[in-house]
Amino acid sequence: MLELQDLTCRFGGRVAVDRVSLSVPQGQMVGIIGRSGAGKSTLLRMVNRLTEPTAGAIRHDGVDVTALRGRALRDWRTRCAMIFQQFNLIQRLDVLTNVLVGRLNHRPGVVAALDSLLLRFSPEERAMALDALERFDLAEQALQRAETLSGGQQQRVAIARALLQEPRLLLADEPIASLDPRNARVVMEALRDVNRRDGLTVLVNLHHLDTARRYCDRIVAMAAGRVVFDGMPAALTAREVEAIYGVPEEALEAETAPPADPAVGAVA
Ligand SMILES: Nc1ncnc2c1ncn2[C@@H]1O[C@H](COP(=O)(O)OP(=O)(O)OP(=O)(O)O)[C@@H](O)[C@H]1O
Repeated sequence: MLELQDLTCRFGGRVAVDRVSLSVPQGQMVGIIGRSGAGKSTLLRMVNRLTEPTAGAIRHDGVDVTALRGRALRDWRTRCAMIFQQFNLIQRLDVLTNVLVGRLNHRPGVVAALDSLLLRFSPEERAMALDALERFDLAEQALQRAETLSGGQQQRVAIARALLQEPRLLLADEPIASLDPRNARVVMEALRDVNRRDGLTVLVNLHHLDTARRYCDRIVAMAAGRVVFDGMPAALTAREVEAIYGVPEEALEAETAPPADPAVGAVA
């Protein structure tokens, strides 16, 4: 169980996340929606402590995540993998090595630093990485440079890399915002698959409400840092969206969608 209690983040005078409390059972897939600037990314980044909370608490299976330091904090970040809108792969490295990077967190600091410099991995780790790639239909691309892949393929490589961390949670910050609809579907299916088959808790920031409704068990809507809706997808009707945000659903989505980037997201 992941528990956020009155979680707050301020940047100077601006409150990005304002006393958010949520309990997320292990294995739930939660879609987080809201306008640009509502605090969705900050919320996810606080969960794995990329951004430090100003106040409040994060607990996971009874462990006070907000208090973790040093090695314990690195271990938490390993258990709590994150993927990003822009995939964050090492473009000039091959796909297999990119996936193997997910293993580096499993080693003590100095060994990890040395191994990451030399990119040394065991046969078992290579087999794990190949299995993960096969699962997402990418085994054939294993030796290609990451930069030669489409956006949808790159995001699936990022999910495979995350899986090599053997996490309990997957945080996905607008993972499909740069993808065309077909690639977006493939990536959402991959997230749903790791949620269902591996039992990972998935927290995913999305701006298409229908995507959230289709794939998530639960939807949390944010506005100005606060949770303004938390419930089953079926309860977030178009009427409810308009009542919460004061604009029709399409207008909200148009506001939150990033500008289209024709350079990324070619069909896989
Ligand atoms: N590092 C930072 N320093 C200062 N202000 C920040 C920082 N990160 C976020 N903010 C501010 O915090 C608020 C919430 O931002 P956040 O990125 O969490 O929102 P979001 O809902 O994810 O938006 P988007 O959908 O545009 O990514 C915004 O007002 C933003 O400008």
